[in-house]
Amino acid sequence: MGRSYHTIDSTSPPPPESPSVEDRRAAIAELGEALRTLVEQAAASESPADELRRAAALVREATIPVGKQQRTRGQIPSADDLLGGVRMHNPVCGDGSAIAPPLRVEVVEGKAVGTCTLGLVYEGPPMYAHGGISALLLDQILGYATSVAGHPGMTVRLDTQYRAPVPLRTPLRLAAEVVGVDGRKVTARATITTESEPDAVLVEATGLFVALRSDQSERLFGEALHPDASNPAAAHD
Ligand SMILES: CCCCCCCCCCCC(=O)SCCNC(=O)CCNC(=O)[C@H](O)C(C)(C)COP(=O)(O)OP(=O)(O)OC[C@H]1O[C@@H](n2cnc3c(N)ncnc32)[C@H](O)[C@@H]1OP(=O)(O)O
Repeated sequence: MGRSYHTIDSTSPPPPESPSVEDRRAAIAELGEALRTLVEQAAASESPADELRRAAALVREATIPVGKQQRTRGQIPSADDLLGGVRMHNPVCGDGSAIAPPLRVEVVEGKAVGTCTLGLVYEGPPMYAHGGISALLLDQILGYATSVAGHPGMTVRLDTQYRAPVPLRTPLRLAAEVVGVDGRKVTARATITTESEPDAVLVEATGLFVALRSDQSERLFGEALHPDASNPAAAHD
């Protein structure tokens, strides 16, 4: 369990947090790690049916304490710090996410550089990553690159070229950088390689991001980000 939360700039120290927030984050990360182990071992499991049914019953039981207090769609997780870049449940980087590899990202010489290893749970073709997972990783690191460059926005276009399959259970390296800014439109490029062969590009992508106008932000994110907005768009579930 590390403190490598999804931060905007890993070189600047995080602001001090209350002990209770830190403790919840640590607990969320601990649960996330346990969940990731579970889903990876489930994807790789060759255990007999009775063992799998026993596991299913245990998991159903484990769901009870986790489900006791739930947030709605319109509520930001209390352990998150959006401005500080802490997103505990981000499905790519979040320490609390069962489905995040998780990708670790830092800024190196102006580029966003990410590392992760994909388990069998991400399998598409036998032994290799599902193409959608590669796109997921690339979208995230492209978004990170645009944010740390001072141009955060939403993806409106993601062009992905798959040059070679991405091997599972192999350390990977991602890199992304902004290559153009045109008003609210920002273009960034990113690659996936293995760590051992950083010059052999497996997948590359160009992303177009658009910075939101304030009215777009209020319409899309409603009371989640704008508690005083008169047009709350966030649905409650
Ligand atoms: C470090 C911290 C961590 C931060 C790290 C965070 C990483 C997160 C990474 C994940 C990012 C995501 O997944 S984001 C989620 C996936 N993306 C989405 O759901 C976005 C869905 N799209 C939309 O809601 C909308 O397109 C908006 C609100 C983004 C934009 O509204 P719009 O009406 O389409 O565009 P508008 O504002 O009028 O136009 C702005 C300009 O962009 C152009 N434009 C708009 N769409 C396109 C397009 N598909 N292809 C080309 N150009 C386009 C317009 O022509 C216009 O150009 P011109 O006329 O000015 O020349």
